[in-house]
Amino acid sequence: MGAIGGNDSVQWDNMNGAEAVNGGGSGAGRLDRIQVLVRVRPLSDKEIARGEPAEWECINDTTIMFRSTFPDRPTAPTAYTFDRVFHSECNTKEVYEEGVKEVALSVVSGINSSVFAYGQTSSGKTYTMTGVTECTVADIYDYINKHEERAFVLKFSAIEIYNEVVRDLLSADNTPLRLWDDAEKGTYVENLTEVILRDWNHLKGLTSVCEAQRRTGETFLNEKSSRSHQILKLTVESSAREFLGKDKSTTLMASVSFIDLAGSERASQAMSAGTRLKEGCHINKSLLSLGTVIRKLSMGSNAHIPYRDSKLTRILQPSLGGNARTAIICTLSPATSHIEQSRNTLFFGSCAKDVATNAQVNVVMSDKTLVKQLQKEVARLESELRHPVSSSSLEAQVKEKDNQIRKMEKEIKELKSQRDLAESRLQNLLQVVGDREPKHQVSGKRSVRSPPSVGMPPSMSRDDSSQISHDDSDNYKEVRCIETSGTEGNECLSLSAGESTSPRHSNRNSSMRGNDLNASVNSRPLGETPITLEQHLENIRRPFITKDLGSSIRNPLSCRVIGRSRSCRSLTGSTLLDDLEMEDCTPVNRSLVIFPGRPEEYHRRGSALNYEAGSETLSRAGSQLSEMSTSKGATKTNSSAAGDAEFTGIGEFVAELKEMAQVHYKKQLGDQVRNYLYLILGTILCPSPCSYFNEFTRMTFWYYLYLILGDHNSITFWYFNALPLEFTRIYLNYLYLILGDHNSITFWYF
Ligand SMILES: Nc1ncnc2c1ncn2[C@@H]1O[C@H](COP(=O)(O)OP(=O)(O)OP(=O)(O)O)[C@@H](O)[C@H]1O
Repeated sequence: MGAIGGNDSVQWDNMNGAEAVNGGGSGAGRLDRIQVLVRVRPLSDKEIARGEPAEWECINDTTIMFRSTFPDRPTAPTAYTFDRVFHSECNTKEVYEEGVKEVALSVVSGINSSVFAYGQTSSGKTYTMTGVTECTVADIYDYINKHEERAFVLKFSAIEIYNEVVRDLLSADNTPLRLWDDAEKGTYVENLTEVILRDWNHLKGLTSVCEAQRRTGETFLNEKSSRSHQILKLTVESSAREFLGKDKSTTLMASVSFIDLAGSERASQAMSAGTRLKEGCHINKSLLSLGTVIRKLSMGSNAHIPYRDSKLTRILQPSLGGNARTAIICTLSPATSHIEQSRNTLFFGSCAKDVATNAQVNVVMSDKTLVKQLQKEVARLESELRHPVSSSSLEAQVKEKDNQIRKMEKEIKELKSQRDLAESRLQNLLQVVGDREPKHQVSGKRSVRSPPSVGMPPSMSRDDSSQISHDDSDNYKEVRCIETSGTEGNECLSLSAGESTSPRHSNRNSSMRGNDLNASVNSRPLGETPITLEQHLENIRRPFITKDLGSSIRNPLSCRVIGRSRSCRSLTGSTLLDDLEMEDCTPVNRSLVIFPGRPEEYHRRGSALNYEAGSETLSRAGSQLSEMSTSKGATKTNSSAAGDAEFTGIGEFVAELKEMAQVHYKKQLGDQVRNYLYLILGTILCPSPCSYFNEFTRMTFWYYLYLILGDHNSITFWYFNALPLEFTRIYLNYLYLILGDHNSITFWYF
């Protein structure tokens, strides 16, 4: 047997009523709890005669309550809840319909089911089970009649366990039957008579035989007390008619068991002796085993379940936590004299409520199908025997695995070396940054500059000067630019401010008057050899590498680069730097606010420009020319150490830049011409003496220089330092028109 599948399963699922019975047949096992019902019988004549009242009351459909004032166990619960409770007025049909039917009729869907009655002697077990069995069988036949598309076979068997002896109730032979354990079938009774039912009447006749065969005896409590446990088993097999005799044919096979247990009894109450007493001992012993099994199962532990303690529990094993749906009807007498026994019954029922079973649809294959499957399996095994896996192929497999391992090890090694290389490059780059900064500052002669005057906190100024005076430029750099990130903007600012007021620049301005072009490019210290364009470009790229390494690695160089690059922002229309420079922006000067500003078209021009990606690089590079002129010494020292592998050849890079520059200048050409016209117009309109034209001539020269170099910051800076103050504002207007970069102009000017 196995899980249901194939066409049969589909058909079976679609059968009317099957779903209603068990919620639809599915191949997978389903966890079910044992359904526990309580049925209270009416007071018997004897009990009424003794004047015993009914001590139990079903207060609703699920709860039974102890109503008595009888001095019972004070700690015992007064109310018990079950799946369903039936008061004494309920008839057996109601009990069946509302509590048993769903479980019992699972059998037609291929699911095993069990219904058994548990209770003290004379509580109404036999009475209830007889009615439930009849109702179930009636419904099964009704179901069969409604489903003519399937062929049904019903088989019936019956046993009793009397004094721990199993007897066949359908056989006149009283020979005890032996129990056998089978891995597939579980515990089964050897040589048990199994009768194929013809019809409902046939079954009725057989149950009558069983009733006659069953051991009963008269006790004080029950005139016809059952002295044995009776198990009636009805097996239902069904197959779809259309597949009968075909290979695909499968059969659903399940059985429903009706178990009428012997009643527990107190020898004193039953007044049993002799044979009855012996019977009572066996009954109680087997019921005790049943109670133990139920209690252990209800605890849900993985502990050993003592099914083998009694024949009853061995036979009932599938019904108790096995492949079956189970309903237990706990019967009890409401009489005062049975309070203790009734409590025991309710306790048993309470435990049984927690027991889970694992019912599943049982399907058997037809003989033909089974034979086919077995033949396939035999063929497979034979082929395995004929072609065993050779040792050579095993060796080959092992070798292949070894190769794979070696390959993976090699890959790991390569990856590790790549990682080490990357780490060392990172170290080099960091070192380059660290090495460049001090030299850069030294080359910029910061040590002789004026103290920062704009935007620099006093404390910063003190630190700055003290660091410089101790000539500890390395530490000076690290402290200011990595650890005190919050002062980066100030640092950039102070640097520019320092330049604008330094004596060095005054000197340089004077030299610029004589040789402007050289002065604009060569701001490096004396004695340094001129650097090539390639070197410039490589130096230009280094700060960007540093920046890419992480925003946390900030240094004065990158800070300065950004400060300078910003001045080109309006010119190039770059947006990338906007993000990078948020915190480093030159503060908006108050004078700028009142500044008349550029014509609207210039603003538009700036924002409308849309260069290729490379234009930003160009802008940065352009803005760095003067910067690089001051840091050449440092970059030259480290240029060969790092970055070689990071970039393509410098030549390629130069070519790229040149190409970008061409694009840039082409795009700027129209605007530049217009700017120049503005300049001439302004000059003509300005009532200026001859000296002014000299200045104009010089300014024009600077503008050309700007066109060539693309770095107006340094140009304007130097230029305005050389101008007489009275003309500065006028020239600023012109320059603003020309350059479109009021930030740097106004900054340096003011
Ligand atoms: N619900 C009921 N309504 C009316 N009479 C009942 C009911 N239940 C049981 N009886 C009667 O009570 C008596 C005892 O019932 P029954 O023999 O079924 O008890 P039992 O539990 O099987 O006892 P035992 O274990 O000794 O065999 C019977 O005469 C039966 O007709």
